[in-house]
Amino acid sequence: MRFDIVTLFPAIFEGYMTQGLLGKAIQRELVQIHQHDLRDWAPQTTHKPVDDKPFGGGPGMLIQVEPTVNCVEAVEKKADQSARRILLTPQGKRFDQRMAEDFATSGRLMLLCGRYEGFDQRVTDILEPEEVSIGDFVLNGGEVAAMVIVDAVVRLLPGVLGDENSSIDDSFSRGNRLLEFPQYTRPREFRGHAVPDVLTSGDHKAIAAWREQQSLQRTKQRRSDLLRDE
Ligand SMILES: Nc1cc(-c2cccs2)n[nH]1
Repeated sequence: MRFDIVTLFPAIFEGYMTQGLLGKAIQRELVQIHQHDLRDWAPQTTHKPVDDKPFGGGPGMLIQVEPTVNCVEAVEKKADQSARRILLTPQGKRFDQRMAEDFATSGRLMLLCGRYEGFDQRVTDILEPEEVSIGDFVLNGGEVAAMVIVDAVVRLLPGVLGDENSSIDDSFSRGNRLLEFPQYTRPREFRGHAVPDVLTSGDHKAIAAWREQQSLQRTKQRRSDLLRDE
């Protein structure tokens, strides 16, 4: 799978792409991530502006349509298949595990990261991206939102999580609407807090029943909305 990230701050992604699961997935060539600096598409002037004041007045600046559309079209011309275009914005459809599973089936995703007050409307009108929000809060830029999407999608790609770390039991995974049960490892007791006996009983049926009950109880306590019919 390939991600193309269009951004004013490509350096933001450097450390992120070399660490942990994502770093290993890139090394194993299970995923490619390419950053594209919007400033490379700015008018050939000394200070390379890619933003400007909104017509009609109002606070802040907008990213101009010309560098953005030219950048996206140039990136797409490099590859034989057009990428699925995602624009990160607080005004978008809420990202969730189901959307992550859908994105994981796409060969290529292009993530458009805005800054300032966002993109000129013509970017959306011309590129017709899917507008996606990672939550009802406002970030300073789309880059963090893009990392959230990359993180949630890459772990679902075949071969990224070893069999022993399958995502199948994760909260929200593949239609799972219960929060995950509590998890324990060694030591068996720490500061008076012991591992529940059932987990060391060897009785797999009882363990499964305990985990189901814990998931249901935790979901009722924390996210009863997940138990309501859609
Ligand atoms: N969910 C979400 C997205 C964003 C931004 C995307 C681009 C600039 S701010 N904030 N919150």
